Amino acid sequence: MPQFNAPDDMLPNHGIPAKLVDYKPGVFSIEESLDLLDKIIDETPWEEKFELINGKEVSTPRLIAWFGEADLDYSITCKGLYPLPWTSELLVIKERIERLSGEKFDSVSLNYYRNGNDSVGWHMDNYGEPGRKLCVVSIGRSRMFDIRNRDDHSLEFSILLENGSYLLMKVGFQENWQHRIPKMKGIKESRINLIFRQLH
Ligand SMILES: O=C(O)CCC(=O)C(=O)O
Ligand SMILES: [Fe+2]
Repeated sequence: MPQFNAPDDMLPNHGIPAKLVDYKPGVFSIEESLDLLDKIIDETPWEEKFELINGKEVSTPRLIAWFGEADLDYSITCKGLYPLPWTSELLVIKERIERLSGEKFDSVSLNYYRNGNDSVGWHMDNYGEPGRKLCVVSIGRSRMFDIRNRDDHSLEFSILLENGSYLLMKVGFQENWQHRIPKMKGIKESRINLIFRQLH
C-alpha cells in the first residue's frame, strides 16, 4: 500500500498505532548525537546488573546507569539505588525532549548496548501508578524496538530506533504492551538509550 494511504492512526513507515507511541527521528543531529555518544560512554560510571534466573545470578547483557534528583525516593524501581546527579549533557537532552513533548521528567536510566549481542528481553515498565509516560532517546547504532500486546502476542510491531531519535510511550502503553530490544547478529557498533521517566 502506498505510504500516503496509511490510516490516520498509523505512523507512516513504521505501522505503529500513533495512539500508543510518538516516534520522531532527527531530534538530535548526526554530529550532535555522535558527540553525545562519545561523551556519555566515557563519562558514565556504567554498572553491570545481575538477575536471578532459575536460582542463578546471571549478568544482564548491557550496562546501566541511573540519574535523577538526589532527594527523591526511588524505591519503586531501584531498591537501595541512589541516582547520580544530572550532568550538563543529560540536562541538554532532557530540556529538548521536555519542550518537544510538553511533559516533565524527573529521572533517566541509561542502557549501553556495546554491540548486537547486548539486548533487553520482553518486559513492561509498569511500576508506580498508571498514567505515566516514558520517553526513549536513542543515540548511536540503530536497533529494532519490538512491541507486542500483553494478551495477544500475534499483535506485534517493530520500529527502528535511529540515531538521534525520540520515542514517547503514551499513557496505557505500559499496562497493555510489552517491549524488547532483540539481539542483532553481526552488529559491532554501540548504542545508548536514555529512558526519561516520571516517577513523581
Ligand atoms: O533500549 C531501549 O530503547 C529500551 C530499553 C528498555 O526498554 C528498558 O530499559 O526498560
Ligand atoms: Fe523498558
